[in-house]
Amino acid sequence: MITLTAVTKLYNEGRPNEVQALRGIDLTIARNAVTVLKGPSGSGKTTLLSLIACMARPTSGRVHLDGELVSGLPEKFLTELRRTTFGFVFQRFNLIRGLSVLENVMLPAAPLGLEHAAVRARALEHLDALDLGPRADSPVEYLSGGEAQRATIARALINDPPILIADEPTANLDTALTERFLEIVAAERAAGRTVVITSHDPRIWGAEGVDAVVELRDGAITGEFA
Ligand SMILES: Nc1ncnc2c1ncn2[C@@H]1O[C@H](COP(=O)(O)OP(=O)(O)OP(=O)(O)O)[C@@H](O)[C@H]1O
Repeated sequence: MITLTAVTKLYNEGRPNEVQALRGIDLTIARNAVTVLKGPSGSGKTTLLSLIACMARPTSGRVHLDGELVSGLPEKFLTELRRTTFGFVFQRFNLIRGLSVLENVMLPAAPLGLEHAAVRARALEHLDALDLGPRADSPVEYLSGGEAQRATIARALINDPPILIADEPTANLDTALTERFLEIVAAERAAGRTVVITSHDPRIWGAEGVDAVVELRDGAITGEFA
């Protein structure tokens, strides 16, 4: 479970271009559930997601992960925590050009120093499960949008993280691919994972498999729906 208490986030603090991206957020993200953060552009969804995923620290307030205060941890602990706890799916996929699909998927496992063959086998399992087995050796440049996204999901799952984080995952996908994404999310939830997604796509926050929707506006929570 992830709990945020009285969380604020300022960018460019004390400067003329200071932005208050989050104001007094109190939020609990349930385990083994799909939570969607929704809101208009600039409402603070990505900022909130980055605090939930320990990619950034709040300006004030506290973030607890399974009861442990993580918002004050030094960067080296946060790096380790991110690696073992979260898998990330970004809108622009962030796949590394010049590497194959398989190499991209294996990449987040590299710092863990695991046996290469075991990581490779696990990566191929994820690719097969996402119908990308035949594309394993393709350079990522050759993938379609939907394939690139599934490769990103396989990469996010390689270290078997309990929490899957997705930032505007369907912004570039048509309806069929969005439905495929939702099926994958449902399967991961059924496998016991917690999923947190930012989206202003009604196909996502209105979807059947979504357990909670958190609505943001101007950096504050304006509604929570189950
Ligand atoms: N690194 C940054 N430096 C300065 N301001 C930022 C930074 N990141 C975000 N902001 C500002 O913080 C506010 C919240 O941005 P955020 O990206 O969290 O919103 P969002 O709801 O995810 O928007 P979008 O849907 O457009 O991605 C916005 O006013 C944005 O301009």
